[in-house]
Amino acid sequence: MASNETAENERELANVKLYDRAGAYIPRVAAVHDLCGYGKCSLGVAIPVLSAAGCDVCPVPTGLFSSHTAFPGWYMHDTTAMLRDYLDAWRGIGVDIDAVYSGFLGAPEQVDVILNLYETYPDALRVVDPVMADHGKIYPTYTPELCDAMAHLACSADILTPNLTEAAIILGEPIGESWGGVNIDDAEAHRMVNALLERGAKHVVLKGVQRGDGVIRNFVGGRELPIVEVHNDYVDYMLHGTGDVYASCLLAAVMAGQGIADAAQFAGEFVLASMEVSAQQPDFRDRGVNFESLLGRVTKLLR
Ligand SMILES: Nc1ncnc2c1ncn2[C@@H]1O[C@H](COP(=O)(O)OP(=O)(O)O)[C@@H](O)[C@H]1O
Ligand SMILES: Cc1ncc(COP(=O)(O)O)c(C=O)c1O
Repeated sequence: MASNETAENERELANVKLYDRAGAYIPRVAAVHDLCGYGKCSLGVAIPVLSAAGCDVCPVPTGLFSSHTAFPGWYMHDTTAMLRDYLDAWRGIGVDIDAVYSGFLGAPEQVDVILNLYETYPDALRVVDPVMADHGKIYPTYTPELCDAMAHLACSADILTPNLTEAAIILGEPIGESWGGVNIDDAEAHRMVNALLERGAKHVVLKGVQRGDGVIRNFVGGRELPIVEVHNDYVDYMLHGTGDVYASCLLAAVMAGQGIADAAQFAGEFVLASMEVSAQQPDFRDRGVNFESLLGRVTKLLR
């Protein structure tokens, strides 16, 4: 468990007025992600996880997919054209928002929509999971323009949660060839976290550092926070949707009052437990990450 959380870091996150709610206040999170009909990820993960943490989750769908894009023949409906009217209608009825949590985007213009949300809700916590790529490969719907726009958005995040490939894209650096497996050392992880902080992100959780030693490491840093490593046991298979489970659990823990490093530890352990439960299911690689039976752990964050 990370031990060197600083009071300063707690104060910085506490700016968003959520953390003395003692279970009574129901924070409202705008969840700006796609909706997948099949293959658990994105809104299909963010809504149950954050709801289990006592949040009111308001979806802003960035696309409608038949399945996530790892399945062949997926169909996508781009929702960009409706988003401004959709959010104007929220303004019209005085919806207030405590956190803007974005993930998979459908088009570069959607970044402007999110920046607009930041302007409308200046006190809201800005959480950017810069979903673009994994294991050295960019997702098929991500054009260079969309990657550039995501990199721009990343600079405004209060909490930014890239994997190594996404961090390289944001930093305009080459993608490492071995990033599907054993990858970077501490010095390189610290360099990347610091470079992302210098670009403007207030807190960074750099995910998925592997050394072939049975654990998977995440590096957590903040402008006022020394970089700490948190890790969890590694299981030797991958499932789609775990990145969304991770970011949603991290935010759930932050909304429940945890500091960023403790929240990162909670999220990693939750993903690991979900992956272990998933592996008991038939066809688990296709069915995706199974987290539903573990949601009680998220609710316990509130006690
Ligand atoms: N195979 C695994 N074994 C254990 N933990 C994992 C594994 N894959 C992912 N995790 C946990 O989930 C976090 C997010 O990883 P991942 O799901 O690969 O994110 P992304 O999809 O954004 O690359 C990791 O940093 C780690 O804590
Ligand atoms: C449509 C869609 N949304 C979200 C994701 C993110 O999945 P993950 O949580 O594995 O990063 C993907 C990845 O394939 C996807 O295709």
